[in-house]
Amino acid sequence: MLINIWFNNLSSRALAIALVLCVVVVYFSYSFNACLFASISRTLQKSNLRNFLAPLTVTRTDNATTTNNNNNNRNNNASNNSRGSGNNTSTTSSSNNNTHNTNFSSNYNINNISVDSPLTGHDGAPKYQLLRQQGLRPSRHLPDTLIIGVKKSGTRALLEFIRLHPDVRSAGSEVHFFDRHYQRGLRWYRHHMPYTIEGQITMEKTPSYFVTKEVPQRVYHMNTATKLLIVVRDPVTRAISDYTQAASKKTDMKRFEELAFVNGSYSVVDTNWGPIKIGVYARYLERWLLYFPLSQLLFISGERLIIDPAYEIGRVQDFLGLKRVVTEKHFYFNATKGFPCLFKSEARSTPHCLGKTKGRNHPHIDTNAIERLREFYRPFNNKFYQLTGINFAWP
Ligand SMILES: Nc1ncnc2c1ncn2[C@@H]1O[C@H](COP(=O)(O)OS(=O)(=O)O)[C@@H](OP(=O)(O)O)[C@H]1O
Repeated sequence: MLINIWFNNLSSRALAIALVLCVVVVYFSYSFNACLFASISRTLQKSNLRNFLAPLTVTRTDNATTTNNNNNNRNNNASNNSRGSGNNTSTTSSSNNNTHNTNFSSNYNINNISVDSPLTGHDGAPKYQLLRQQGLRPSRHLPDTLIIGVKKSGTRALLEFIRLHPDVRSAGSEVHFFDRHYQRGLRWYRHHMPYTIEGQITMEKTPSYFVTKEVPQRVYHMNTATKLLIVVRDPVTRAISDYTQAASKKTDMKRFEELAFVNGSYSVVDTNWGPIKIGVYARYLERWLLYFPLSQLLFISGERLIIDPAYEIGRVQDFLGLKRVVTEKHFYFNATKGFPCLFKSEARSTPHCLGKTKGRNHPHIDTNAIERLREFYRPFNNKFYQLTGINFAWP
């Protein structure tokens, strides 16, 4: 009996102790978690990580909307300035950017949502912090304008020249989004774009876009109002330039004449050889014209870009609805290089020319081979003049 009472007392005391312990554990874990959350919240408030997270939940910023409107105005300006047919189509697509095309519309929203991480690294430079202090919000946007080609026609020169303009910012290297990295998505693409502020144009150049079959449709789906810049050059000189570049990377490269023709004679041109194939510009242009009106395309003469860069850059600025800021005073002719060079560029404030991979010496090519190639290209060139409405007068 005594033992029984003793056991009962013991178990109720153990129960009481266990209860007290539970209360203590719950209290401490609550206090600890509360401290932890308060500390995380303080850290987020202090750090830019908050800036990074917040826009992911926001659909659209006022700033972005303004930029969009601004771009539309620019599009309309350019449409009005440009020549050729299709102006109506262009105006329609510009003004309907946000409503008309479902596919495009959803993509365009991605463009304008500010999902950028804080301005760190290269573009987190003090100049951007200064802009932010002034109430401007630099952010990355999908390109409004693309230099789509043509390879070896002067695309790098065009980009270096036009980016002297304070309202043009470009991706430094070729991004190859529409031909190689399309599956990575527009978010990835936009991350490769530079920071811009309201009113600035975002530009990218990848010369292989012009000849890659899927690209016109993909660009169209990104933004039907995209402006397209195309540098073209006599296809024979272009083919030799293309060959010279390939030969510079390969020691045992066959001679140009052996590669450009089938069976060693000059009778049959090898149209499967890349450097020859790319020069049939009309064929590729037709694909682009299925998606874009001529008024959204600007053709730049590669030859004239060398002889008179200010003239061609003037046309580009007009086309983009920009004030003519880049003029002859920015260029000088470097006799050693044999090309126009810049007094200063976006990256450097001293006179300099394009790198040594631009403006290479071409090997001597048999004049009969050149004559045969000219004959081969003539009908395609004529077709190209007809499509563009411009006679480039290639020999
Ligand atoms: N200012 C200036 N300086 C140097 N080179 C100039 C310039 N303007 C046009 N060019 C011509 O540009 C040709 C190279 O074309 P791309 O830049 O389109 O080449 S690439 O496709 O990006 O590889 C390059 O071709 P090559 O002469 O065969 O090297 C040049 O003829």
